[in-house]
Amino acid sequence: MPGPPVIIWEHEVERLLHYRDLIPRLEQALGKFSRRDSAELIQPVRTTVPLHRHHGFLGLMPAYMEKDGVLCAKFVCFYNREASSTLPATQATVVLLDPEYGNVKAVMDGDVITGMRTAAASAISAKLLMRPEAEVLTILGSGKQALTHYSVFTEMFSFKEAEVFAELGEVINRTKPAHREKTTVFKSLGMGVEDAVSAELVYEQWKAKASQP
Ligand SMILES: NC(=O)C1=CN([C@@H]2O[C@H](COP(=O)(O)OP(=O)(O)OC[C@H]3O[C@@H](n4cnc5c(N)ncnc54)[C@H](OP(=O)(O)O)[C@@H]3O)[C@@H](O)[C@H]2O)C=CC1
Ligand SMILES: O=C(O)C1=NCCCC1
Repeated sequence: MPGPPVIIWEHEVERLLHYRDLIPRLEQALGKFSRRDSAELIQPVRTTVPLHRHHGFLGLMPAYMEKDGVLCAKFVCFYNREASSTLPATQATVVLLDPEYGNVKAVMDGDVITGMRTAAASAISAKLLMRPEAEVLTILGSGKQALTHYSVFTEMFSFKEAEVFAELGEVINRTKPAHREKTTVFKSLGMGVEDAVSAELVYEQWKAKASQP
């Protein structure tokens, strides 16, 4: 019989998850996603429940990689906060399951995973699409995602300069114009597979550490 789930929280996820391991795994998984082969990967569109009273949403993001035996779901609440708010913009929890038994193997803090997998996916796309002569890293926003993007981009590439435009909230609220000439805006699709790959890596590392004498 499978045992109870392990709980792996923020500091341990931070200790166990590294861009050097995550990037090659994520690159492979994104390739599988692009090939649209449901025998490899099933990722339904994110289900969202509006939290009207709190100006937010609950998003449910499941993903299943049959050949790799990875079954995962992320619960993420995200909000449109007031400028003065000290509450978090997003809060996530990731659940890793055994696809055969159906039991939960691990419950993990999803904030570190969200930050790192989002930044790692951006860095992978930059690796493939960035102009070779690019010298300046430009980041719009100065919150958690800005920080993880700064970390992975400066780890993977050597830019001459980095510039940060902190006014993400004002741009979203349309009270300030975006740096249009420097910005490409993408809609978020809810890439549950990115969380699944990250959670599996964290779990593997956790098991490896737990089995050490
Ligand atoms: N595509 C994806 O997979 C993901 C997308 N996201 C999205 O990325 C964005 C940033 O997330 P994250 O970095 O975690 O959030 P943080 O809360 O860490 O940072 C948000 C930034 O926006 C500013 N801000 C927020 N609201 C306002 C406002 N009303 N007026 C002015 N400034 C504001 C904050 O400024 P200050 O510091 O001054 O408060 C801060 O610089 C969010 O929109 C989030 O939903 C997040 C995770 C994954
Ligand atoms: O994909 C995610 O994870 C998120 N997308 C939108 C904002 C919150 C997190």
